[in-house]
Amino acid sequence: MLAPLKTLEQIIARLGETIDSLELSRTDGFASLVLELPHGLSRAPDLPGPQFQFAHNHRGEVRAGYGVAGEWVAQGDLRLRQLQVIAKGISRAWQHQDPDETGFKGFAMLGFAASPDERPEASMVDGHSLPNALLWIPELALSSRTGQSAVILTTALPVSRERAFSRWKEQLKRTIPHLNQPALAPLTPAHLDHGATIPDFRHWKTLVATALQQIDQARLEKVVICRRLRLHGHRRFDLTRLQAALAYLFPSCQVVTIRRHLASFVAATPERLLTQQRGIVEVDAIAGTACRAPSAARDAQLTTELQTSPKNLREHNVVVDAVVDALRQCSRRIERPETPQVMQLNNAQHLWTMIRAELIPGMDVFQLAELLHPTPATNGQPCARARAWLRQVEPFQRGWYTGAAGILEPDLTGELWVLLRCASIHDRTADLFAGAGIVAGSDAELEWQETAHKLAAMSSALQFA
Ligand SMILES: C=C(O[C@H]1C=CC=C(C(=O)O)[C@@H]1O)C(=O)O
Repeated sequence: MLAPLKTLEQIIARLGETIDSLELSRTDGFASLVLELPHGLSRAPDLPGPQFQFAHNHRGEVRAGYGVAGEWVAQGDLRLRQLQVIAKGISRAWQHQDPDETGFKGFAMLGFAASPDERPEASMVDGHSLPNALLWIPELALSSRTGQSAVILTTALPVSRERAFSRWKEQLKRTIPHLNQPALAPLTPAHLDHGATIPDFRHWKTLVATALQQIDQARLEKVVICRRLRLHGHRRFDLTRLQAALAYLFPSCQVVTIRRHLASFVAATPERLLTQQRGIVEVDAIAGTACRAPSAARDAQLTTELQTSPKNLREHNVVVDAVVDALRQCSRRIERPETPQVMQLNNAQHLWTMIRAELIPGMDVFQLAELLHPTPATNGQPCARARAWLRQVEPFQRGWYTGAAGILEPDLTGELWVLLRCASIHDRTADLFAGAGIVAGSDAELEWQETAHKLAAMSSALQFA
């Protein structure tokens, strides 16, 4: 493998050779230059400044973005439509040059909070927060798939050649030397102090009882109640170590890191809101949970119980039905498996149905997100009533927890992940979030334990950060 400084020299030389292939004097739009990296990436570095990262161990994929070539924020019921209009404009005027024929293109990050009308800053550690909805084209992006990788440099137009060259060179200098650094020496697992959980167990029991009354009166079929746990570390949480621990512990999950300002939002989520590739969309319906057991026999028994539990199947089928209903509005054909599979993670196992649909022409990620979000895996059914009930009773703001984030391609297809098993982190403090679906037959104590298992995903990784 080339030494990082040699790689930096080569990439800067290649930038000099190829930059003139871009029409930088065009009056508007964006220009991206894609340059091949000589080696694959197992992860992207954590650097100061705004950045996002999506890394999926099993798929061997990493996408990361640093700096800001363009960003747009929105809030309120029209937030996705407003960002869609902007993205359509960008899509029409986004030039790409890929002189090394890598096949990679520039991309944006799209993410949004659970609720369109909340101001997430109140919910996040130290008030450093993400806007309600964000579309973000990074100035330098890294993309790696099955061993091939590229760096993608993007600028808003018009820009002079000199300015683009010097900005990109600076970004390369601060990024490339940090690629594929040796893994950090492990630290001893840290003790974490548990702060408050909101709601506390007493309040939780009241919330579950009230939800069950609503269900009994047929006002709700299902609702997802959440809690927030604050943890304090004895050292500053290190994102590089945290990402490595999450990737190791949850190799089939998408590890998401988003940082603007001082706070970082980190998730290791098993659930895709959607993947749209050309005319096909795939959606994960995940709901119905059991814990894992150290003994193989007990673990298998838990799996069987989960698959045959009427309460869990009810909780699961509500999500599948809602997803299928949403997709009917935009699809020609929907494939819905008859029985759920079980998705096993090391802290929990879930009922999981992957629904695939052939889309009518003209659909994009924004329209699909509008139709699908929030599914009853994170909100409830009926959707509007569950939302209204949660707004009244939920004792904290969810922020981006149970929102979604992912990659938007220049053709407005892409992939969004439901932001679960996550934390908002600043310095030595982390706010962790977890919820549980309540349906007829739910038991407050068991649901509380379920949230404890879900919280353990992030808290065990934080011990190594
Ligand atoms: C709301 C969460 O999980 C959802 C996703 C999978 C299983 C769930 C459940 O069984 O309740 C939840 O619907 C969470 O992890 O915070």
